Amino acid sequence: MPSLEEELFPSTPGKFKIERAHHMNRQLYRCFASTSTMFLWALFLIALTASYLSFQGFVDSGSRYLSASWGGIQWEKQVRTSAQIHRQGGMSVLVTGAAGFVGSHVSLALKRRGDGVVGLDNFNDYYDPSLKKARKSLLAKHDVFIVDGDLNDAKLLAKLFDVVAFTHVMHLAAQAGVRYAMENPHSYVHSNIAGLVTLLEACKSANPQPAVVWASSSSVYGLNEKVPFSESDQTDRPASLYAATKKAGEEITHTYNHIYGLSITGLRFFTVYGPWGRPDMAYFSFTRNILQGKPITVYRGKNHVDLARDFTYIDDIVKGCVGSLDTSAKSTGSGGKKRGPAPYRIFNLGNTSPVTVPTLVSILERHLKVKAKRNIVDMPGNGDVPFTHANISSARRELGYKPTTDLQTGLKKFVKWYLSYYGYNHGKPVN
Ligand SMILES: O=C(O)[C@H]1O[C@H](OP(=O)(O)OP(=O)(O)OC[C@H]2O[C@@H](n3ccc(=O)[nH]c3=O)[C@H](O)[C@@H]2O)[C@H](O)[C@@H](O)[C@H]1O
Repeated sequence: MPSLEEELFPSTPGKFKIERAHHMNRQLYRCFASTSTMFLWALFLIALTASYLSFQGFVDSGSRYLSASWGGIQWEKQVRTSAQIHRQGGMSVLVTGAAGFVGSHVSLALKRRGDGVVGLDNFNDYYDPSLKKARKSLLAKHDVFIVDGDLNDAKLLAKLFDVVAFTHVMHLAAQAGVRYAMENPHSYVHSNIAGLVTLLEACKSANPQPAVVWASSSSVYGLNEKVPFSESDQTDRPASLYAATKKAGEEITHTYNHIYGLSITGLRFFTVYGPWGRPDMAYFSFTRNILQGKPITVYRGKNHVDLARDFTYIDDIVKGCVGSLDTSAKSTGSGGKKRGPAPYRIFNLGNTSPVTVPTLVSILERHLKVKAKRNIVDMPGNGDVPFTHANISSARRELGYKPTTDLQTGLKKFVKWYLSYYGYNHGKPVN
């Protein structure tokens, strides 16, 4: 009996000819039999592939479900304990992006003074997640629990509001970075637009509704030239997709304030820096490169003008965030319905003293006691703006915000932390 392969591809054409002459009927029958066998095999393979694919789908969704690290009695207990208030008149705050730079600092500050804090973070790999894990461990030591989950997970958010009647939400989770938006535009839409809407939906449906304080950005001032930047200035000329999504966030939060009575405070942060900062930011990556003896790229503006930023130290930003939470009026809605007007506020949180990027590098050189290898290039058209400068009179008046750390002092603290965290050999093999 020939094998299936032999029937489909006869190896000796001559033999096939002879057999055809003598056994035409039998061959025809075989041919027919082989076609139907082929057909059956094809059907079998299709069925096998289909069942494999659906099994994979099942495995994927199953593993997603199984790997979801939230839910269960123990988890709820951790959330409740973390949210417990330990001071009179305290608040219970859901801090999104709690394993991030600003989020971890704000969470600690709130917990230290006796507020209840529950963190939420998806620990994505935009930058080294081990730094986020280290911040998580630091927070855990101070009894702040961070839920591992995504803003876009509406079920998780509903569950969190079910377990805890949060009085406030400090929304700091976002896709940050101005220039990365050209590489991965969709991550900005995912976090800064879709994630924001999912969060606001949960907030508007919560009973009681929390007051929401969230991170906008100085980048919304875009191509504006009038300085210092004031909250009442136009913000309709963003220079990057990042800025555009933050601007969109301001409009989106406004609609939730208008329709559902959510109390909203948007904070326009100006280039925040400090210990436990973001490795993607210039002061951080410059430090790493300078220590490793690698060159740094310093962008220069039109007509060889130095770029400048209103660099703002993290402790000052934390005070602005906490001040915003403390002065937030309550949301007015319930059951998804507005009962009266609620406040909608926007504040600049800057330092009001811009410093050029070359000066930033000189300060780092002094603190690190290492000379930088500067590679000066014209600013590429990748979303950057030439300067930022905040007018902070509104924040001063309404929040009691008063930045006290200049760049020289703040970078000294950053370098001290950096060296204690990474050592001098960060990224270099230790001989
Ligand atoms: O205030 C904000 O809303 C934003 O602040 C921050 O953006 P930026 O002000 O752009 O900070 P950062 O990247 O540190 O660049 C600083 C300076 O160094 C220059 N720069 C940068 C990189 C480089 O290789 N060379 C260089 O000269 C660069 O041209 C710039 O002049 C946050 O990242 C962002 O998430 C957002 O919060």
